Amino acid sequence: MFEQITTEKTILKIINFNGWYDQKQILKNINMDMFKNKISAIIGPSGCGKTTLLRSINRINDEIPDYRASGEIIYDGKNIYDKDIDITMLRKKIGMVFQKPVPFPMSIYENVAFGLKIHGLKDKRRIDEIVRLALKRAALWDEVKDELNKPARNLSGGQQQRLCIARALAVDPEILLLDEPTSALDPIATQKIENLIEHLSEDYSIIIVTHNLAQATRISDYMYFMYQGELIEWGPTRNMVRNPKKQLTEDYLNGRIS
Ligand SMILES: Nc1ncnc2c1ncn2[C@@H]1O[C@H](COP(=O)(O)OP(=O)(O)OP(=O)(O)O)[C@@H](O)[C@H]1O
Repeated sequence: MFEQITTEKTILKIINFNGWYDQKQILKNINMDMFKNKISAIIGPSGCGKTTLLRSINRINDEIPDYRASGEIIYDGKNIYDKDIDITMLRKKIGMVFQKPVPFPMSIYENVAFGLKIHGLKDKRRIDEIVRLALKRAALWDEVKDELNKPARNLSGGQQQRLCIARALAVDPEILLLDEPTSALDPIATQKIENLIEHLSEDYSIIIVTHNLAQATRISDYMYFMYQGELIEWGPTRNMVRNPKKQLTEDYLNGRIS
């Protein structure tokens, strides 16, 4: 249905993908490509399946007992739904940041080092270095460098969200999934995260779910518009905003459906 419209490097290919909670089909034959070092925004009205799709990309939705999926998501030459996929490795390469920042009840340092220890890294100096780099990349280092041993819960909401981004970055992902990462934040903290996301796309491929159309338009390179479980249209953000091909997309972009 959609042609390859770019020469960008494809990082993820979703093919005939369906998802159900119990008997109810939520994702309906989704086909889309996502691209390396680009910001891809999944948009659409509440309940259209954005979060379910995002959570299917690193198989975290497998943890919901009633959830079932069919179809393929090709990453690094393999279908991530193949039986022999190592889920821990998959989630290392495809990290996720959730809507509400949820730091673990431990220090700032321990939060960022957590995943490294799970993956078996023991060298303290190496861990220190990675923690520092991850906090720098998440634009948090300057604010926390003198209080790394303080509880992460003392940070502001925006700082906590950047800490969660640092935690995801520490294990060296290739793709970052962001589920409404600014919806719990004030405008200034939101602006900082948006700037950070744009900066991070130089090194990572970012897939963001947002109900904030202005945000998607501001920061994304590609937009994917979903409606009632179907992917209606996708393409470069500028083209889609200026010249949507489907009436439904136009109606959504103009605020006629919400
Ligand atoms: N754990 C679950 N069990 C059953 N149904 C669910 C579950 N999670 C979500 N749903 C349903 O699946 C549909 C899609 O939900 P999803 O959260 O993916 O949509 P969304 O587009 O991200 O919505 P929003 O913008 O409101 O977050 C909704 O009808 C929702 O009620």
